Amino acid sequence: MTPKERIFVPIDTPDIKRAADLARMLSGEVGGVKIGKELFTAQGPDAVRNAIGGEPLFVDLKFHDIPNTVAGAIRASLHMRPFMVNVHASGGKAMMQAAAEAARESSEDLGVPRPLVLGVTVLTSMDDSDLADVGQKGPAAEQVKRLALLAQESGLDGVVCSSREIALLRKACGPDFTLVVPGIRPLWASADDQKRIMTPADAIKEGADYLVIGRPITAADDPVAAARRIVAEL
Ligand SMILES: O=c1ccn([C@@H]2O[C@H](COP(=O)(O)O)[C@@H](O)[C@H]2O)c(=O)[nH]1
Repeated sequence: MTPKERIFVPIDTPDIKRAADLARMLSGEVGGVKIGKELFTAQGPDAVRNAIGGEPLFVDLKFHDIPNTVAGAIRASLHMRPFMVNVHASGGKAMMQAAAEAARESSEDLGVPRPLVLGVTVLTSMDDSDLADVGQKGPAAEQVKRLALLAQESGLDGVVCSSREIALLRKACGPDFTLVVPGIRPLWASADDQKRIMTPADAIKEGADYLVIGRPITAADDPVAAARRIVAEL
């Protein structure tokens, strides 16, 4: 995989024209795009898929519900032809197993490639003290490892984690477990609301499979130039 193929850019806007413009201008500059709750809630699946065109799509809706409901949501998300989908690993083993099974069955029924199903571990906007606030046992790295091992045992393809846990998870989960890493910040970008961050080059060196890089690219005056600058740094 080339360095640029490892980058997924989140299209976090409610505006379908802006989403389509970003997807078009970044086509060929990065590996794919990610849509999340903001665009999906504003526009729905058909508009999203049309706006994104043929780009590899990470559907980051982070489902977290009872197993039957999550399985249904995964099945419905396959109509967007995603390359990756995700659920919250803290939803538990039965929920993750149901998600993996739904992706397998539904992709066969539709005759489309099965998306990678990922478990979200601990959000990159949270640190140890945020974890304590919600009653989760820290430190963050330990909780990420616990959830990643559970995700692997439940049949998921990988996890969403922060750059700080890549080395730990490579060791615990092996080389074939997909690690998708948001909270990526070049030295020239602001951290915004992200707390567990690292530069793109360092995250790749640690062993990330895919980097999710949003505002440093999408909020730049020239998103294409920002994407190229990051690729050059890799
Ligand atoms: O732990 C997580 C899980 C998902 N995200 C999502 O990634 C992008 C990051 O955007 P930036 O602008 O680069 O901060 C965003 O869509 C989040 O919903 C995450 O940041 N952390």
